[in-house]
Amino acid sequence: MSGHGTPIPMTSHPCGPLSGVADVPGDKSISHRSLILGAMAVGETRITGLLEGEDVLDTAKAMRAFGAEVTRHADGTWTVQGVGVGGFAEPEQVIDCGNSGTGVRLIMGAMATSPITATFTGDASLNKRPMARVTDPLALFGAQSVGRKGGRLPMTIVGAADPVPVRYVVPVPSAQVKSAVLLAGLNAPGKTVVIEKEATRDHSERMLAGFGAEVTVEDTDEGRVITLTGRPELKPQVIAVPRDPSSAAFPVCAALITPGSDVLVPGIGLNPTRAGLFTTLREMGADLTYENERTEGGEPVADLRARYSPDMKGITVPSERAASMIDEYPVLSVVAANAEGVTMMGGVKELRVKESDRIDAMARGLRANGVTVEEGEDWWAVHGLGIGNVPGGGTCESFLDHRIAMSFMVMGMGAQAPVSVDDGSPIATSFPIFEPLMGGLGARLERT
Ligand SMILES: O=C(O)C1=C[C@@H](OP(=O)(O)O)[C@@H](O)[C@H](O)C1
Ligand SMILES: C=C(OP(=O)(O)O)C(=O)O
Repeated sequence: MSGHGTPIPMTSHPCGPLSGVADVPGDKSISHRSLILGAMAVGETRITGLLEGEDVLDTAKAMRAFGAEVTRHADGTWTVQGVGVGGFAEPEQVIDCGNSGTGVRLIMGAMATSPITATFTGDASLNKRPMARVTDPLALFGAQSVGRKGGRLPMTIVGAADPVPVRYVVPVPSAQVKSAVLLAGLNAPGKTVVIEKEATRDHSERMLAGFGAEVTVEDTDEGRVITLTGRPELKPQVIAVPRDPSSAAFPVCAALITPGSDVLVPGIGLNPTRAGLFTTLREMGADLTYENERTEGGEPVADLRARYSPDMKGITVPSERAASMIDEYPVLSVVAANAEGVTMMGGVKELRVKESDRIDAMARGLRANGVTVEEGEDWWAVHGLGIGNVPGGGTCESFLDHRIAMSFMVMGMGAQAPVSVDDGSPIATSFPIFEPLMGGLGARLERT
């Protein structure tokens, strides 16, 4: 769990071409859901390609605490012996979800309609993040919660003994909230309806259907209406977790800003609810192509080929695209600093309640490295200096946020002087092989 260990200061030195193949790890969102749904199925789910990052390992531990048997085998395969919907045992210890918003919010949903009590905590970052967005809808099912002021962890959830299904309009664009409600709905008799005004990543809907639940999705004037029939028997699955587009973003963006680069990132999911960054980069003029386009496990997949792109231009990123690239704004701002003109990013208030306030964290670090940034509550604008013109030379705080740390490491690769972060340890939450992978492409990362 990040934030509990010793900080790892890191420096990224300007480097020559990045080249080769970047095999990024499994998708974090799908990995969490594989373990949780596996634990709620009856029988053995087998998972290959699971992301073995700290966030997901914390979810694996949590599923064991709720009574599922979760095993990592010598060949890297994971199995989950599920206890069935409504079969969770009461954990004997506090559930520590480390740095992971997805982990804690989905697990709270999954246990909230069982007659058990669980207490959740996390690291210093997670314990600052808002949980009322999940406990408010869980209360409608009949679950109770007591946490710290402002709905913060540590927090205890008393699951509903006699849950009722709910109809809930999600007030913020959040796949975590949507998923918490759907997972709670699994053990409520009757139909639970979740409505989202903006489409967010749809892994929960797809995977619930894959596990045999009855789920329908309808686009209406009110928004995307998802209807789940409660109390199914979930059937165990064989899951091959696809590679994470949010991790692919780092070698892709690094290649775009580092002279002479040519990097292939194979097998990346281009599910439209996740692929907004790649569309945006292409609009900016990035030399980013999709090769070998195919369908895998019902999802569009391609090998991404990213080459040095000295002529990128700043653009206004459409607000309605925000949900499909919400975790990629930090690294996009690094590319924006290397483009000509201003990149305007609006409709992104959610960035302020991630592992850090990501607008603030990036603005501080970009400014410390010679880049001008303007910001408001739900927007920010990066004034591009043109390729290779980012001075660098600064040290940035990562605020216990993996994406902030990795974004500044990428910035150093194309800057005029090295860029440092005070703590790269959070990188292990989502991308444990970031250093060897980027080093293998030619990056010069150093623990300092
Ligand atoms: O459901 C998920 O797997 C996720 C949803 C998003 O969070 P929000 O639901 O807070 O937008 C995203 O930022 C996070 O990395 C993963
Ligand atoms: C926001 C993120 O994760 P989480 O909310 O699961 O902590 C992320 O990985 O960028």
